Amino acid sequence: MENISVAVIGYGNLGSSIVKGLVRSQKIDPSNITATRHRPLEGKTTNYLGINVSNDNVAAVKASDIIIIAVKPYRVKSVVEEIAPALDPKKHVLVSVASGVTIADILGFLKTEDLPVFRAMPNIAAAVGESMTCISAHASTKEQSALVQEIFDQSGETLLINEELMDAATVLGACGTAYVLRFIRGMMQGGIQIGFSSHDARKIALQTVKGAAELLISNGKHPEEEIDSVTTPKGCTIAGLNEMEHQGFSSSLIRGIVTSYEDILKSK
Ligand SMILES: NC(=O)C1=CN([C@@H]2O[C@H](COP(=O)(O)OP(=O)(O)OC[C@H]3O[C@@H](n4cnc5c(N)ncnc54)[C@H](O)[C@@H]3O)[C@@H](O)[C@H]2O)C=CC1
Ligand SMILES: O=C(O)[C@@H]1CCC=N1
Repeated sequence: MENISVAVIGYGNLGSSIVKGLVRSQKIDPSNITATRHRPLEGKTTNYLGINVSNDNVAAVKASDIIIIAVKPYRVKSVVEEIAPALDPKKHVLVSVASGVTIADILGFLKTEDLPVFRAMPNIAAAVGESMTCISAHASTKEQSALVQEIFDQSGETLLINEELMDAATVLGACGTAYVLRFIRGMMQGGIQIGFSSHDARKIALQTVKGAAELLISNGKHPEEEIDSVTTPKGCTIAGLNEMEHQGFSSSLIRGIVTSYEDILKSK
């Protein structure tokens, strides 16, 4: 990976998170990363991460091996059409992280089937090395697949999936970050109402969420098994949990997930 160069076309919320994850991993020299955005960062050609930042997509492509498209979905067509003449199937691998844009769409914009094209769906926790990234591929060699997976391994966990599941992966793994953050906010609001300062409620909520996730990650159990270990019969946990369920807690989460999924399907 040391000799690989990466272009991130679209240095926004997700693009910058991917870059931060890569730089943080120290597996790739920041000078081998080029990020492009509409306008370059104020008065700078390189930012504090030591990467190259520009607004020249074609130059970024020419200088790189792996091209990650991280612009808004409605801009993917124009960006792919712009860089298509500079893409060389013997050198380049294209990865799109745009929600709802299929590999077939991208091949249509490229007007070729020859280029290895991947879709990847990371989340903004890539910035701290804790993304969940689902990946699917078209016309790639084993080595190219391994390389793309290795790149995203630097910013968290990865999973190879069939492209049919990519919209579902977008909802569960990428929108999921926002759902969990809203859950944490709700925990904080409750914590403040029962006596904690916002600062302390935040600390308790964050460590409790992290601890619960770490438990399941380390022991592989179903959440309900661990819930059984917390819910003392006639105790306060089951009283609160049952009230949450009466108010539609799981149901509201499931309906939200399905609504996000339907929203992606609607945009096609
Ligand atoms: N934000 C998130 O958590 C996630 C976003 N995505 C996908 O990532 C993509 C980007 O989303 P965000 O980062 O949230 O959007 P954003 O708006 O923060 O970032 C897009 C960036 O692209 C730049 N840009 C616009 N036109 C350009 C062009 N022609 N050439 C180069 N750069 C250009 C903009 O300056 C901006 O910095 C979307 O397709 C979205 O579906 C996927 C998973 C998670
Ligand atoms: O909300 C969105 O459309 C993007 C895709 C996944 C996360 N953010």
